[in-house]
Amino acid sequence: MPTKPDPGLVAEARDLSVHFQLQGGALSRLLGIGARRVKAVDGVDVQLRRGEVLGVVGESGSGKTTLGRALLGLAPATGGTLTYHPTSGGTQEITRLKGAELRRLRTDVQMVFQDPSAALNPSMTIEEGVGHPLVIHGIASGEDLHRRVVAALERVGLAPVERFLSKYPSDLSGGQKQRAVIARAIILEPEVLVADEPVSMLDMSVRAKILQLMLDLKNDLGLTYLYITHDLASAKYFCDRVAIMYLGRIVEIGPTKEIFAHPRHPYTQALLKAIPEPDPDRMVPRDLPRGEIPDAAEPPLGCSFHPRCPVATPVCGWEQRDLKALLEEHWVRDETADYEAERATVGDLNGLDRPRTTARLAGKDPAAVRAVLDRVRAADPEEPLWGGVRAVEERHGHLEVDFVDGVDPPLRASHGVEVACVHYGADPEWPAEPGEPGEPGEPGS
Ligand SMILES: Nc1ncnc2c1ncn2[C@@H]1O[C@H](COP(=O)(O)OP(=O)(O)OP(=O)(O)O)[C@@H](O)[C@H]1O
Repeated sequence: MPTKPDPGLVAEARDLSVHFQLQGGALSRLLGIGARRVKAVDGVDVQLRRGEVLGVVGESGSGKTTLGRALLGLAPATGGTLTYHPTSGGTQEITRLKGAELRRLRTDVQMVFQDPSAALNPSMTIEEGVGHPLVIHGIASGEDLHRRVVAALERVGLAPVERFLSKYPSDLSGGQKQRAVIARAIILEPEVLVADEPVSMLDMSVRAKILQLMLDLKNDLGLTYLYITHDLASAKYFCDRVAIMYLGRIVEIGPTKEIFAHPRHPYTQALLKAIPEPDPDRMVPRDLPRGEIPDAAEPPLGCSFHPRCPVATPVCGWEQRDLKALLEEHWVRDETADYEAERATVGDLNGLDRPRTTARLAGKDPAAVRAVLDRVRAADPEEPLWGGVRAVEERHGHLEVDFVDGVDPPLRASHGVEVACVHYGADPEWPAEPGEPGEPGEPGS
């Protein structure tokens, strides 16, 4: 028997994936690189509760916008389910909606974008633009339409309304434009607003005012928000709960207060160290050993954060691409290393570009390659990758490095939040690592 949906739930993703198939260009085909799949959202479980502001926070490319677009039925799911529970009752599987049902969803779930100038049609007056959704959905016309537009503009603080009705978007300031965009979003009386960086293009002076307006509207109109941002400071102010995304996954989720007071996941800890930034639009996590966010088409094995993680363990998913990165870093960082000679001994590293737990080094003299690896290890014995090495053996005339199979940790409850990290959780197969599993604030805080 199907279970009745929880009345407190507005939407729920279960193991939701949105993968994009990228067709390689002519050059890729020539080089034998086939079609690639970008795992924009990759096995996400999340619930949106009625009346809450759920923040989705992460670096550029972590999949925040794709998750929001999926909720609007704009990004097609390639796996899992995404259900919507309207207040009118019932359950809709968003990923399967078509025709009239999809149009209905588009009235119930509205989006506010980052750039208000791009969101408003420049050739429409504010009255036409804000009332447009009512016209295209055939909901209102004539005097009724005018009355509703006036009410929406008043609600968002564009008053006296007469001053704005016949203006064009280009006549308005950035903050006023975003107010008009919000008026257009609420005019269909939606249940959910997906707000994708709604204030990041606005002057600092108006950001707080727009967020406050959105909070007032939420309370007055009983809205639910999915707030997408890379700005943790605004998430702290605005959100009831926060989900931290990394490479298509939620790595930590919980009440905003708890996440900010006791960040568990090493990625969350690094993000929190990144505020305040001189430029709040840039979010650069601090204290990470390696900077770049990896390719979402071929994410790291095991925990996809492991290559950048300052507290990675032997089971976090080490693989040959990590060894390549380590060798290259060693040659850049360690001035005593004889770069040219070592590189020639180890051989071409391009064979290590795929996600594999066995690295076959190209060098023709396995004993000499082993000596180079020993030197690299001696230069930084604390490097966590070495803990993940299971065997270093000569096979078929080459030195091969085998890594232990990594753990891809699921989200697990830990002191009021859920966190996906081997340092937290109760699986007895996971080794005890620095700090007791489940201790708030560990590791590294
Ligand atoms: N339509 C698409 N086709 C192919 N790849 C896509 C598409 N949309 C998003 N992606 C890819 O999916 C990944 C996640 O993108 P997404 O825009 O959801 O991330 P984001 O966290 O919102 O980033 P940003 O803050 O830069 O908007 C990225 O690697 C992106 O290039």
